[in-house]
Amino acid sequence: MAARQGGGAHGCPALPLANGRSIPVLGLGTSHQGGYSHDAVVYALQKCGIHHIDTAKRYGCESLLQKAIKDSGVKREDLWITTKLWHSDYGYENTKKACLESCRRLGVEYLDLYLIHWPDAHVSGKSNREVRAETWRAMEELYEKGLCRSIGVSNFLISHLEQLEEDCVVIPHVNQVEYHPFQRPQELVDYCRSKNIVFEGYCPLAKGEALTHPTIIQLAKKYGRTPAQICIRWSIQNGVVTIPKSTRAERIQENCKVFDFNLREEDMEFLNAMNVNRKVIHLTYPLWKG
Ligand SMILES: NC(=O)C1=CN([C@@H]2O[C@H](COP(=O)(O)OP(=O)(O)OC[C@H]3O[C@@H](n4cnc5c(N)ncnc54)[C@H](OP(=O)(O)O)[C@@H]3O)[C@@H](O)[C@H]2O)C=CC1
Ligand SMILES: O=C1CO[C@H](CO)[C@@H](O)[C@@H]1O
Repeated sequence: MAARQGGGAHGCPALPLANGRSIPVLGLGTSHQGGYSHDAVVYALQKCGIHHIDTAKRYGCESLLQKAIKDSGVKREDLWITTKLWHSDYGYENTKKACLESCRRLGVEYLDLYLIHWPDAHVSGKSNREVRAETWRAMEELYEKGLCRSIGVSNFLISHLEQLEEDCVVIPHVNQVEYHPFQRPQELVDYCRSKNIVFEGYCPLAKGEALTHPTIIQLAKKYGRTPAQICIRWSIQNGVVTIPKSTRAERIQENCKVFDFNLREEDMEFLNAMNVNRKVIHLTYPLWKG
């Protein structure tokens, strides 16, 4: 899947979704881990032309983002806003309510992308599959009504996607999953592609851990780039939407300067071979079942 110019805000390449929309390949992460910086978000929007924001109810910054978006002066139609549904809101009615609440906190009338954050539901008396299906039916309704212009999932394995396809109508437009040089789930990437689901990668810098790896440092020197730029460019060249987070303006600027160079095929292969299936996101409750 090749990134193409034109679909994204301000010239950032974008990947086409199954519904005819296009998602900018580079966004700004806003996870609560490591804190939130108003100035950094405004800087990303205003000065770097990053018009894709990835957030979640769980991150607790949707209202803060409303202020940052307003202060940036960037128009709603030039933005791509993704937020996510936390498991405490799963289920048909709760999902619709949670979406409206996220829109209210963000100060927007629609979301560009709404994701089910994790496959596990934690609802007693119901299977995870059942809750995911009910939740997804509400997501489909939000999509049909235009409140969510695209809908998707996050942290879903192939088995979860297969079940959803059996249980529901709309195939998720996006699956957002951990993706960096130590964690490259190629089977899942290939499955998503076969179903026309855009693969979005989170933690592209492995939370900063990838930046001190000798191979990445060596490649950064070779290209006269920084380790972060190598990781981000690698994701993008692999056709993966990527959402690095930084609370520092100079790093945000660095992270978005990735469209003026190409990693050679042999170096892509070298980076691809670094995969050791090592995740940096570990949750404290059981996941991946059902
Ligand atoms: N769907 C899901 O379940 C999940 C989604 N996400 C999403 O993905 C986003 C990205 O993942 P995240 O966990 O933030 O991790 P990242 O891999 O983006 O790494 C962020 C860390 O790297 C540092 N950093 C950023 N840029 C640079 C740079 N150029 N040089 C050196 N250090 C740098 C940041 O520190 P500093 O701020 O000090 O610059 C921060 O500590 C999240 O913010 C969130 O939006 C993340 C986890 C799970
Ligand atoms: O998006 C995320 C960021 O961090 C959270 C942990 O507190 C995760 O649950 C989550 O997947």
